[in-house]
Amino acid sequence: MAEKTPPIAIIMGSTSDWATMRHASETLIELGVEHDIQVVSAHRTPERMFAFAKSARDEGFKIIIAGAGGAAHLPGMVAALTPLPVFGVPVESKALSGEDSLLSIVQMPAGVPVGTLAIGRAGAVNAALLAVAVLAISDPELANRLDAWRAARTAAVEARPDFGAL
Ligand SMILES: Nc1c(C(=O)O)ncn1[C@@H]1O[C@H](COP(=O)(O)O)[C@@H](O)[C@H]1O
Repeated sequence: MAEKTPPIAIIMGSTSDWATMRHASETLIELGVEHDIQVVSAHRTPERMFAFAKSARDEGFKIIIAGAGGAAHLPGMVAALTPLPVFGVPVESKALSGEDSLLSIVQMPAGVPVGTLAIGRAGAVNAALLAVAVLAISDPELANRLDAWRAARTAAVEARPDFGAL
């Protein structure tokens, strides 16, 4: 029997984006959420991108997290081809520190939304958390795990750390 499609697809424009996008994957692992990971590029593998985006909903994916850097057209192009929610992660580019990535992803025309996160690691982590929050709306057990994850993060913030040692 074919394996069940996980609810979340993480895609990225290049293997070089993995240093950033791994943080989305690691966050999903911490929360026990299955996900698929692929390199898909609007520029370099346009046919793979088209096939992926057109079939994503029928495949059984629920949410797509798309990371790309520089001329980061991938999230927007995928959003143009699928009705699934797309969360875009601007990968920090060398030349322009990710501002190019951010602006390429965020300023979508009305009618084709991409939920755009922060540049880099924080964006990747938060894309995963947003995806989980959406899935948790209809999954009480996952909602409990997300609550516990957030509570643990809150508890880890010391009000009076040993400032002398910092
Ligand atoms: N922005 C895109 C797309 C796309 O948007 O389809 N495909 C690759 N790229 C980006 O090119 C950068 C450099 O890639 P290389 O490191 O492979 O040269 C990566 O950050 C990737 O996301």
